[in-house]
Amino acid sequence: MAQEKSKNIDVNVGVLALQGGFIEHISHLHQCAKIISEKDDNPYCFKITEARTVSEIEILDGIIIPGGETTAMSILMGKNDQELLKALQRFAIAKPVLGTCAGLIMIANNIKGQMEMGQLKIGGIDVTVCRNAYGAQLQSFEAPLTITDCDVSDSRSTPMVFIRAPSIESIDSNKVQVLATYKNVPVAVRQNNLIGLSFHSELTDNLTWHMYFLKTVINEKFLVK
Ligand SMILES: NC(=O)CC[C@H](N)C(=O)O
Repeated sequence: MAQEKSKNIDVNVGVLALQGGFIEHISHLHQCAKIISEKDDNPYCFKITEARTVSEIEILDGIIIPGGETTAMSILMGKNDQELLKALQRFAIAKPVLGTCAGLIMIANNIKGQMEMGQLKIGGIDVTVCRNAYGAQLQSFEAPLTITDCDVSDSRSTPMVFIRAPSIESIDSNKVQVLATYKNVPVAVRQNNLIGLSFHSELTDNLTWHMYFLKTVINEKFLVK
């Protein structure tokens, strides 16, 4: 008789829920977690949460910084002596972070087109991004990507959504891997545990990028360092 395997390894994944499109990320993570959990030999129990405080961030194994508005995120992260910003910076040194659109801007080391008084960033990926380089809200578009890293498996090649999206103007270190391009320009990059996407992977029904992120979280959690 087939025995029910116990799913006893907790994997805590959160989405920063200060501002922007966090609900859609939560839904995509739930769908991926369900697919992984249905496999017979899956030992993982995924806990997916919205994170708004330092303690909610610190317990996570991986976090998504969603799209939205980096100027607003910067102001919210600057409150209380920048406690949230500092927690996210500590987190990004050690654990997986997926930044989409505004989230990519937050984890980039160099930002062009910042608000006048400057803006806070988490940093970590050695790229220069340019805010709104793909145009204003009305110029939002969908476009198919070219996947350039074999660990990202996109069987359907669904077009991805660009909304006031940042361009990745330059890759500033050879530690940065390009995961996908659009018109030969990088739009998805990775440096160690940090993954940044110019586009909104959560606004299509394609689960490729969330699946890739969950696998990264599992790998990093159980990597013997
Ligand atoms: N859709 C988005 O996340 C847009 C990002 C926004 N243009 C910013 O710079 O913050």
